[in-house]
Amino acid sequence: MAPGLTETVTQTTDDVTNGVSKLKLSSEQKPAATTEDKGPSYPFYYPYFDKEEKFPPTELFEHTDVGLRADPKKPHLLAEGVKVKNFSPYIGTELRGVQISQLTKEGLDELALFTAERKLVVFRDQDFKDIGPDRQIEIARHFGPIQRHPTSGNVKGYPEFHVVYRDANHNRFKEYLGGDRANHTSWHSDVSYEKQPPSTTLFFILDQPELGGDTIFASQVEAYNRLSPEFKKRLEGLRAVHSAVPQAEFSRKRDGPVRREPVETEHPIVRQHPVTGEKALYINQGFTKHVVGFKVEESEYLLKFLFDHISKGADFQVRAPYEPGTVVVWDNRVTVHSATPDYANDVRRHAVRLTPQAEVPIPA
Ligand SMILES: O=C(O)CCC(=O)C(=O)O
Ligand SMILES: [Fe+2]
Repeated sequence: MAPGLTETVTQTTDDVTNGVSKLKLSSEQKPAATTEDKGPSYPFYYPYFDKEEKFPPTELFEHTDVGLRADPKKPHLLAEGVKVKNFSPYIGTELRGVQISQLTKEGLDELALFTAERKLVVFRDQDFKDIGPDRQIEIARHFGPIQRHPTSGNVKGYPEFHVVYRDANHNRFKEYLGGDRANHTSWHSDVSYEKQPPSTTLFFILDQPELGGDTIFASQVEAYNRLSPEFKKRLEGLRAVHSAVPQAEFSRKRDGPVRREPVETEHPIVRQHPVTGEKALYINQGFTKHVVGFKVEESEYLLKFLFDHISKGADFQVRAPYEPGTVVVWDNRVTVHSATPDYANDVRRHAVRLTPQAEVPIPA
């Protein structure tokens, strides 16, 4: 038995190769503090796995992006005194001096628009982690109904939370990715297998390593823009299959939950953002399996090129580094991201995601 825990711990993944530890713990069991380790700072958000928890199949819903009604000047979000630092021309902005928890409806509309424009926004010094689950969910729900993850750790009574957790005793990378990989980068867009995949996604850190553990992001708009007009023409009208099956199989194998039967969904390979009108690649290594209508080799060839193009595009990628109180917001429709497990094995990292769903992808 691992010290500090009351039962064996095994691992699973979220987003296929990128997720949280799965704990074979009953709902009542919690990590026990040891003398050296006081346990997670926010035990309420310790990942919870209940194999009996079941969700019905997802139903389509009407969705209008709140960014459409936002004031383009963003007077509530970018009020006087707010410090704005862009990470790169294409993606990523850091904001200091504005509290997400204090934003009005207008401010949250502006946040959706700003995130769509900048793709990734890193909010510093937030009280978000301390405002309680109901208020956190209420804020995220402003952007759309929150996805309840079929396999990853959630919070007891709050399936809206998706928990990312690692500590000395739970290292998913050791077990899942093992020693067979030379790096642990796993680009993906969250739960892209959903018929209505997520948009303005909130990710707040609770415990972080002193150094390392950044999340890396790439702009799928710029990845698309870099392609030649001829190549863009070839992509026009193509669709690809996004699958939840490997994730569900992996969880089943580990005796983890499969709260909803896995779905496979076709999405356009190039989608258009409903607010900015920008076109973006919408394929990702985590979930995109096959180009519809292509033979196996053709599909592999095309997807390999696109995945390579995105993963090698350091000139349209950035890192989001964490500090206590950081909340990262990304537009999941126009970005891919990956965890960076570069910190020591005995270091705790704990974060929580709220994942509002949006429109059925609009073909570009
Ligand atoms: O842990 C990270 O940095 C990212 C985790 C992730 O991909 C997610 O929660 O969507
Ligand atoms: Fe993710």
